[in-house]
Amino acid sequence: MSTKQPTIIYTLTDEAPLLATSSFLSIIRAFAGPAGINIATSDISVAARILGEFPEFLTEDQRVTDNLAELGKLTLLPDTNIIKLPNISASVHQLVAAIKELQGKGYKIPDFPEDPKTEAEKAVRKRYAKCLGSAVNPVLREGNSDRRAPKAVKDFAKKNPHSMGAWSMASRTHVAHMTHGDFYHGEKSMTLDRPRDVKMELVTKSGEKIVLKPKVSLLEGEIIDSMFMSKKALLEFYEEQMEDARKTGVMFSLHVKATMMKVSHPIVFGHAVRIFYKEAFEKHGQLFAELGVNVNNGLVNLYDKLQGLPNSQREEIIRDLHACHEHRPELAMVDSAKGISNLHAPNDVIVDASMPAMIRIGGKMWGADGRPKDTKAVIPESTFARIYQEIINFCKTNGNFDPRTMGTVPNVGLMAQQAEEYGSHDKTFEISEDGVANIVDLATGEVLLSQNVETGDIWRMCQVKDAPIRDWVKLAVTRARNSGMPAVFWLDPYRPHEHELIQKVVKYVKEHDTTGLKLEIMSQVRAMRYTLERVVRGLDTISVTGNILRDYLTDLFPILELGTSAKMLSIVPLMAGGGMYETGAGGSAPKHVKQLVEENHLRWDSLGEFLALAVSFEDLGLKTGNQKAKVLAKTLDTATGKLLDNNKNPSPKTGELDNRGSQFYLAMYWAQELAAQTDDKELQRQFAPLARTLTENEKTIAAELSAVQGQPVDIGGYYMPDFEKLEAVMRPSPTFNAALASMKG
Ligand SMILES: NC(=O)C1=CN([C@@H]2O[C@H](COP(=O)(O)OP(=O)(O)OC[C@H]3O[C@@H](n4cnc5c(N)ncnc54)[C@H](OP(=O)(O)O)[C@@H]3O)[C@@H](O)[C@H]2O)C=CC1
Ligand SMILES: O=C(O)CCC(=O)C(=O)O
Ligand SMILES: [Mg+2]
Repeated sequence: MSTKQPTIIYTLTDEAPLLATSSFLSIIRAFAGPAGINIATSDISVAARILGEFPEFLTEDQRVTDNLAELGKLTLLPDTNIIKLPNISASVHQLVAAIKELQGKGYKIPDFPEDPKTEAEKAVRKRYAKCLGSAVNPVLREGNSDRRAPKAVKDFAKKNPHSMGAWSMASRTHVAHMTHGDFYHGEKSMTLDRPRDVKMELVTKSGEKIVLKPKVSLLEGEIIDSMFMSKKALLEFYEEQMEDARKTGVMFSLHVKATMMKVSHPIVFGHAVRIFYKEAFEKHGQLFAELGVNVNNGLVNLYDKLQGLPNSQREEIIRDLHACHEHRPELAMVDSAKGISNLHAPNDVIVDASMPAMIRIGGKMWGADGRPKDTKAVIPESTFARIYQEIINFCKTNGNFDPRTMGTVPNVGLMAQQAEEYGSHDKTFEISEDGVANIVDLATGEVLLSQNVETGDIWRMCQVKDAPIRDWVKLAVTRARNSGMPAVFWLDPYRPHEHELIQKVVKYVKEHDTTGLKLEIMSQVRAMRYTLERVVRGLDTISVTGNILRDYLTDLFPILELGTSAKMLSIVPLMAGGGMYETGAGGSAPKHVKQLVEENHLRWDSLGEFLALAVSFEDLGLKTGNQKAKVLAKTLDTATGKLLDNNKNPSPKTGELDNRGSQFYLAMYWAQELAAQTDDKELQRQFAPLARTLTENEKTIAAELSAVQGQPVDIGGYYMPDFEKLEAVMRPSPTFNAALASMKG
């Protein structure tokens, strides 16, 4: 057993989860302290990551360490225990806003060079790129993913069903994806026969060799893929789909994952904006180029750049942009009241959350008039888009799902070590010239995979190492065994990558005793159909998927089953032996911050944190032999069950119980459980007074927490709030604060 004080590392992130953390930390510490468990924090917010990247621009006392890199190293150690909350995966627009806020606070970091020209600017741009998009999760996810709805949560949802919209057979909502020229179309894949170092190179028509990636070191047994998206095919596809939507009078919406696919999807997004506003871009293209407009960062980038123009010129351009709408379909809106459309910013509509939200409400998105309408959901890449059409077909035929009776679909996802597409951004390139894109063995010159590409095509290489695949298969078998549910590997034998994967699944499944288990391999569309047929009958089915479907399905099913993916248990058993506990499967809910600042009500549900904390304590107890940690875990689980039974989740409505109230009730139930248990007499004695104080003062504390609501508050910043102000806002009950403080002694 380690002599070090057992430690749980709790991440400090952004937006709503950070707000919730500023009050929850004091609760966790009050409970963990008596068990001798240290709660350390690690600030991996986008603000901290920016500051960590530019120490030489900061004064001595402004400097912060590169926490993300440190935390990444810890995931490779066996006794690591991390609770990871969702963080912002920043768009350029968000990054620029964060930089401005930090500069305004006296941090003299450089501006973000959007269009770098000099070598110095290019170097700064490269460093900022490390803070863009999904920059945190891939570093920490040194394990595969186990996401599921715990029984208590599923039972709660059955008893307290959330609202679901009605699906009509006459709904015109559908998915549009490319049928040729997309990544699926010409994919090539291979399994490495031995370790090799390779380069990625473009051989142009004139015979010039342009090295795009000088070296990628590959291990024996690793699967690599080469795939590209044709720019020509993508532009034709957009034109066709926009025209089809216009003619048939259905709304147009675009769903991408510009956060995780941070190189390819902004490009895919930018093309949609340029096609939609084609005439305006033809007319003003030269000026836009001079202004450095880059709509890969959304229409917002164009509007920002127009700010510097004389009024008359700006107005003419805006008129020309508006004129484009006359012969284009209606656009789905992100914020109808403010006129913010689906093409405003690539990160406003993120496919994993946006498609389930649409399906949940009966296949609608919001129009410019604020009304829900049928939509053409454009998901250019066909590889996984087809699963959404399948579920839409199902809903049109069978109506929407019923949370009271539907089965559950947990997921075992292949994620470790930057698996598959989600790890490909450093190997993704926009092709500068027609030619042949090759992956070449550096030692032998052998061309391993080759693609004919054209200017503007997006070419990428994906990797997945053998050890994560083997671990993923083991996790799937273990989950199937422990849950008694059938497990379906969603793998398409016609897709070269998955064909390779299937060979390994077949091989590694044999390493386990699978007697009595139902394990199947099905292509995605069939797997979806099979799973849904079971779901409506109240039957449970584990989905075992690659990295993208892990992401998509762990929002899709929880949103349908539980109303939100925030209520998921999300475990990452680290391959080195440690554990990372993600809180839910959703993101950082930006609009919750707005509500807090304007009305002092935080609707964020910390259930994901409560669930993660319990498994974190349990794991720590098992690994360090700390019996008190096990008692904390058991009592916390019971307290969470009680919280659900008594309906003490936060309400979205200002004036009703919010996140702070919900956290208080958790603390009260938890203290009561600890005071009632007899497994650990010392803890029982230590928590009895707290249980008494909280129980006796329940009404006072609830009143103190609710009295503050309804007024605007100042938290001293968005990306880097002032922690003292934040604490004052998030911990407004003197009675509760005093009770927690009494646990320190
Ligand atoms: N693990 C991670 O680090 C992840 C990070 N992200 C990042 O989060 C940001 C926002 O992503 P987005 O796609 O909008 O998805 P979100 O999951 O943040 O938000 C979608 C909606 O889900 C609901 N929701 C999510 N979590 C909670 C919660 N704990 N309590 C109550 N409601 C919740 C809210 O709905 P309602 O309106 O009903 O309140 C919210 O508006 C992006 O920067 C994205 O990159 C996204 C996914 C995972
Ligand atoms: O890292 C991100 O940007 C989002 C992660 C995500 O959506 C997920 O893992 O479910
Ligand atoms: Mg997700």
